[in-house]
Amino acid sequence: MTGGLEVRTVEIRLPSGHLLPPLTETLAGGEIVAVTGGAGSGKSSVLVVLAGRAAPAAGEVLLDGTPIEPGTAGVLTQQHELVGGLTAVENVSVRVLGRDGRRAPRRSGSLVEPVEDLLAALALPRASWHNLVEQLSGGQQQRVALARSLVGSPPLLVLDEPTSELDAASADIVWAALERAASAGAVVVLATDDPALLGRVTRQLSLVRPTSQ
Ligand SMILES: Nc1ncnc2c1ncn2[C@@H]1O[C@H](COP(=O)(O)OP(=O)(O)OP(=O)(O)O)[C@@H](O)[C@H]1O
Repeated sequence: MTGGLEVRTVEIRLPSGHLLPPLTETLAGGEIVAVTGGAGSGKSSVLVVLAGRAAPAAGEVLLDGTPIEPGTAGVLTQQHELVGGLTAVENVSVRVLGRDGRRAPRRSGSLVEPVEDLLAALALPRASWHNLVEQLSGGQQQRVALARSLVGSPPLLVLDEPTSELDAASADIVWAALERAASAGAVVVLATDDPALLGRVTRQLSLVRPTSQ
């Protein structure tokens, strides 16, 4: 179990200029927490800060007691951020290589197998593993990006709408992968307003304040 993610009076400025109310939460390893709030409420902006990709306007985000650094969390954005001209396997390998600085693996190389295991675990058809990502469907691309976020079993997963392009069966497979990561001690944070996911998470953080005073 990790020490978890501490969000200490974090203030986040939205691209619109609006400042969200200060957020204070502790997310333990093993939790799968949904950030909710409806379209345009600021979910993506909150996730960017929790993942350490942007500094908050105030406050701090600590992972296992130290300030979160970019690259520590496994991240899925709505844009997927896949590299065109590379295959599914190569896109997932990019994160492995980014960490240890080694050359891109060959198909028979030692790095490829665990990457292929991740793609298999997310039920990406084997026939597509060595296709360029631009040749894949939106749902397949989303699973490639999810596989990349899972590489190296990061202590924190920050996932923006992780099942938005998936059918129910594929979403179940992704959910099972997230549960495995949480069981292994990761903090899992996802942005979603999907009732199917909200019924499964351990906790919800709503960005919408109650209307009653
Ligand atoms: N590039 C941008 N330029 C200007 N305003 C933006 C930009 N991106 C987002 N916004 C605005 O900032 C606010 C928060 O956006 P954000 O994407 O964080 O919300 P969200 O809850 O993730 O939305 P969605 O559910 O639609 O993805 C919204 O009002 C949005 O319209």
